[in-house]
Amino acid sequence: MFKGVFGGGGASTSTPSEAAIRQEAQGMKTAAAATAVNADGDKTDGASRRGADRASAAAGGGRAGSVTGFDPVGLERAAAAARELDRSPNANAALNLIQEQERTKQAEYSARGKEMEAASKQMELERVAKAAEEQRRNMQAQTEHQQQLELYKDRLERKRQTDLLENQLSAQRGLQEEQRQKDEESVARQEAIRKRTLEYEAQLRAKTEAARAHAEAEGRIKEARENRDINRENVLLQAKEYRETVLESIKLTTSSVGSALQTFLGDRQRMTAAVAVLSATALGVYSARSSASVMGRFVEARIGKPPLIRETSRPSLSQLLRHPVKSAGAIQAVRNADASHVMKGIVLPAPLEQRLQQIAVATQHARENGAPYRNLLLHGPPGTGKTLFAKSLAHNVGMHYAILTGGDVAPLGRDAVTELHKVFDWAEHSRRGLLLFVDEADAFLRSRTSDHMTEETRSALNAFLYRTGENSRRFMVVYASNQPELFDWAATDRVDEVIEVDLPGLEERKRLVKLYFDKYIRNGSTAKMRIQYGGIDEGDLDLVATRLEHASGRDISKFFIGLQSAAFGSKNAVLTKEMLTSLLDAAIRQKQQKEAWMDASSRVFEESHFSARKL
Ligand SMILES: Nc1ncnc2c1ncn2[C@@H]1O[C@H](COP(=O)(O)OP(=O)(O)OP(=O)(O)O)[C@@H](O)[C@H]1O
Repeated sequence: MFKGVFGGGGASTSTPSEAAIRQEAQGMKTAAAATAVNADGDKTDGASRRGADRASAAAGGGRAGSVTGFDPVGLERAAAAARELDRSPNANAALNLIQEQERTKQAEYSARGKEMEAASKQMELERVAKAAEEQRRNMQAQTEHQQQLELYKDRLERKRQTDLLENQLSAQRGLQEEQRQKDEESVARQEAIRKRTLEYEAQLRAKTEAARAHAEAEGRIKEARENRDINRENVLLQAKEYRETVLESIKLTTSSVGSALQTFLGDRQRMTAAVAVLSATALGVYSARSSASVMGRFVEARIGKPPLIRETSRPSLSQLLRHPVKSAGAIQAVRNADASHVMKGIVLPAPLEQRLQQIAVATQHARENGAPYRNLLLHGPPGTGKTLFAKSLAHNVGMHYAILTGGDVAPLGRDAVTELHKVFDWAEHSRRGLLLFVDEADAFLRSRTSDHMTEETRSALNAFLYRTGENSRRFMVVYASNQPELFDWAATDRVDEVIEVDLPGLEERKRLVKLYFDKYIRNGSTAKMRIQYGGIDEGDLDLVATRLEHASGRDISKFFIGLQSAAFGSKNAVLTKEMLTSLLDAAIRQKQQKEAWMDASSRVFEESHFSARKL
């Protein structure tokens, strides 16, 4: 059917395919275009012609146009084609397709239009941004320019000011110079005047002096002339007298020396004695000088207290000389020592008290029988009675005690070794036996492998270990430490008894409270003041013991010392229940504060120790 219309090849089918519809639609478009060209009249542009030609070609053959240029055949054909199309069953489908294609194109055009619109907006935006950037740059350049201008102006102004100042200064300098010259001239003038005056004065004085000297000389000459005979006689008399005196004394000396020498040389016994005395004196002087230092060392080793010893019951030579009665009393007290009293005034748990009692008895026996002493290590929190027990042990078994603090050794540096040897030399010369209490022993007996140990401390430790290698019959060592785990293993090895002294429990606190209440309140009155504590009973004291949890013996003793001073501070030395309660509250608060500080400081120590180890 279409073949007839458009003259195209291809097999005809009963049902129209998509391609056929497209082809038909194309034909319709072409025909419509040709119709439009012809209907518009005599348009002569190439495109119209090509459309018309294609329409004629589709109609089956070419024909030349009319003279006027209007070709009615094409129009007829188009009309025929249109009719043909109208009759075609696919006409609607083809039309729809065309419309669809048109719509698609329009959509494409509109999309492209929107794209272009977007692109133009984008371009507009870029343009605006560029313009803004440009403006910003311009402004920046302007600002910089302005700044430079300002700087330049400022520099100019400064220069101007500096020049001005320099000018002023140079003018000032000029003025000063001028003034200085004037001053110098004036001073020179004054100096010249003064010089002239002085010269004049000197001339005057010289003239006066010369005149006076002349007058004096003339006077003396005149006087000498007048007294010449008398003077001559005087001089002669004096010379004669002097000569006679000298001759007399020479005669006397010669005769006495001669007679003494004669007697001495004649007496053989006297001569021998004199020689012997002279030799003995020379020898005495020499030996006194050389033995003085040896004696000094000897006395120091036996009697003088070594500097490392902080406190001792052993009297020094000077004490013996200054307080002979007191020293004799102390010696007598040592003689009356009784180990069974060792725990007097010390409160500890009953089993520990028993053990310490046994140690005291054993120590006393060792002393009496000249057996070696056993060394002790007392460890535990501060203020629990370690020093107290060591002193009581020494006192009650008839020994002297000496306290050496571990912290004093390290600061001695290289001298520590010498000083430690002095301590042991001194201890070995104690006839009664000496209890050497080494407080804060961990401060210098710490492990030799410790990183923080200096060469000097290591040497001191070695000296100490050397001197304590064997149990001595002259001294016993009692170590006290809060951290015995830091000890060098060799130091630990020298310990025979390890005793832990812990914080007191409730029972011990009650006994401590009673002990110190009696000591400072009940029997704490002085000759001038008598403490009145009427309202305080046993129940109150038990309450104090209960509330002073974690308190050491030292805390409890301090609490009662505080109570005593509060009582003395009150009117008529009255101690009331309220005072007791408020002081107890304060003591508990302070204890808690101290514990918090201790926790913090041990944390800091651990952290620093840990970081030091890491490094
Ligand atoms: N167990 C106790 N019994 C009686 N009093 C005690 C006791 N513990 C401590 N005190 C009192 O506390 C004071 C201090 O005690 P001491 O010096 O013996 O403590 P320490 O354990 O040696 O302490 P640190 O380790 O600080 O040297 C003593 O003088 C005493 O008044």
